This record gives sequence, C-alpha cells and structure tokens, in this order.
Amino acid sequence: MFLVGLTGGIASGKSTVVSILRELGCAVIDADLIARQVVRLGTPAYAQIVQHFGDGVLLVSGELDREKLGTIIFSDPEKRCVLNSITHPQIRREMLRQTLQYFFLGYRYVILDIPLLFESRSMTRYMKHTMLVYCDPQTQLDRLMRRNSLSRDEATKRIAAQLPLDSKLPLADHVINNSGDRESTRRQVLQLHSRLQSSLAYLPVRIAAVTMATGLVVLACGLLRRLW
Ligand SMILES: CC(C)(COP(=O)(O)OP(=O)(O)OC[C@H]1O[C@@H](n2cnc3c(N)ncnc32)[C@H](O)[C@@H]1O)[C@@H](O)C(=O)NCCC(=O)NCCS
Ligand SMILES: Nc1ncnc2c1ncn2[C@@H]1O[C@H](COP(=O)(O)OP(=O)(O)OP(=O)(O)O)[C@@H](O)[C@H]1O
Repeated sequence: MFLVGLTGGIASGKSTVVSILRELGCAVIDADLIARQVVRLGTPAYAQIVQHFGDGVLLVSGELDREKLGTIIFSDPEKRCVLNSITHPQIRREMLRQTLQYFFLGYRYVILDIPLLFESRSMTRYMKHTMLVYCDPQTQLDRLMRRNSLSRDEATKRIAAQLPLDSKLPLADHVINNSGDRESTRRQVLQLHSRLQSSLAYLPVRIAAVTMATGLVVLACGLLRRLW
C-alpha cells in the first residue's frame, strides 16, 4: 500500500477535490474532520484547550466555539502554536489508526487530506506522491471571504497563517488547478486518478519482471558452475 498526501491552502478546494475522489471510490482520510473529532466535549484535547484559552471559547452547550477560537488563533501565531501542539499529536495518531484500517481492508493506496502537509514537513516523507490543490491568490481570497462571510482583513489573516500557495507549487508532485470552474477541476482529477491507477497496474508487472530476472541470473550461475 502507498500513501498520497493531498494538500492546498485554506479554501483552495481540497474538499471539492476530495468529494470527486470519493465518488471514484478512493479511500480518503480527512485531517480537518479528525481535528473536529479530537476536540469534542469531554476529550483530553478539549480539556487542554479550555485550560489554555479559557471558558470564553465555549458555546452555551459547552462545545468549542470554533468561530471564536479561529478568530483568536488566526490573529496570534503564538496562540496558534499552542492550539497546534494540543491537537496535532492526536490528529496524527488518529490518521495512523485509520491508515492501518484501510490497509487491513485491502486498499492499495490511501489519500491523506492534510491542509498543513508542507508546513509541518514531517509527514511528507511517508507520502509516495503529493498532490496540491491550487488556485490563484485572488480566487482563494474571494472564495474564503464568501464561504466564511469574512472581511478582507480576516480572510487575509487566515491565508497568512499558512505558506503561500505559490510557494507550495514546486513542492508537489502533482497539481490540480482549481482556479477555473468545477468541470475543469473534475477533468484534472479524473486524469490524475487514472495515472495513479495505471502506476498501480504496472506494479505487479514490475515485480514479476524483477523476480524473473533474478531467477534467470540464479539459473545462469548454476549452469556456469556445472560447466566449470
Ligand atoms: C481554528 C479552528 C477551531 C477553526 O475551525 P473552523 O471550523 O472554522 O475551520 P476548519 O477546522 O474547517 O479549518 C478550515 C481550514 O483552516 C485552515 N487551518 C485550520 N487550522 C489551522 C492552523 N492551525 N494553521 C493554519 N491553518 C489552519 C486549514 O486550511 C483548514 O482546512 C480549527 O481549524 C482548529 O481546531 N485548528 C487546529 C487544528 C488544525 O491544525 N487543523 C488543520 C488540519 S490538521
Ligand atoms: N472550482 C470552483 N468554482 C467555484 N467555487 C468553488 C470551486 N472550488 C471550490 N469552490 C468553493 O470555494 C470554497 C472553498 O472550497 P473547499 O471547501 O473545497 O476548499 P478547502 O480547501 O477544502 O477549504 P478549507 O481549507 O477551509 O478546508 C467553497 O465554498 C466551495 O464551494
């Protein structure tokens, strides 16, 4: 089994691409979804967040007020580091657990949707391929403002909490350009998916070729020894 790291920037279109990949039957692990699960009411990460950020980041139901916590951490790098240090180890553990689950279910490859893949770096070494969901900076800003009803200033702060998308381009093995319409994105995803599939199809052929070549060498050595 091999791993494919899917990444991008905030609102660059990762979820849009993931939903197409899921339609195609791919196994996808979603770090944002896990990030929500590990901070549910009563979890150890929840307790640590309340301890560090206070009751002010809670809704009346006792759950985390994600909007409020977002406003705090996207304006303050130190507070963002604190939140990352609480949540990231738990997120990684759960991603590993789900990866193993897919492995035992017999999946040949698993896609890990990790928004901060290139920021944290330590995860890239486990990825056979990396896939960047890119869109141009103006489109990213517009889509983020519209989706989250944010002011230009708020949206800019959120984008600045990550590496600029342009600087992620040379780090990725494959790029899906999501600056255009959804149909253009769908076409690129289908193309990339079939490339990944065909790289899998060649794998057994390659293994067979190496095995045969080794067998021939062993046979030739045996024959030479007899002739001697
Ligand atoms: C700050 C929080 C509460 C905001 O919640 P909200 O529901 O508004 O946003 P959501 O979780 O859907 O994240 C949206 C996007 O924001 C960006 N983002 C989230 N956390 C971070 C972070 N710590 N640093 C930089 N970008 C981030 C990612 O691109 C992500 O896809 C939440 O994102 C969070 O708990 N973040 C810390 C965990 C984390 O790093 N998650 C990112 C994936 S590992
Ligand atoms: N090609 C597209 N054309 C028009 N709108 C799009 C396109 N792709 C995505 N969007 C819209 O842009 C917004 C961001 O897309 P999406 O949620 O897929 O990004 P994301 O990278 O998963 O975001 P996040 O980092 O916040 O998790 C959404 O409102 C989505 O509907």
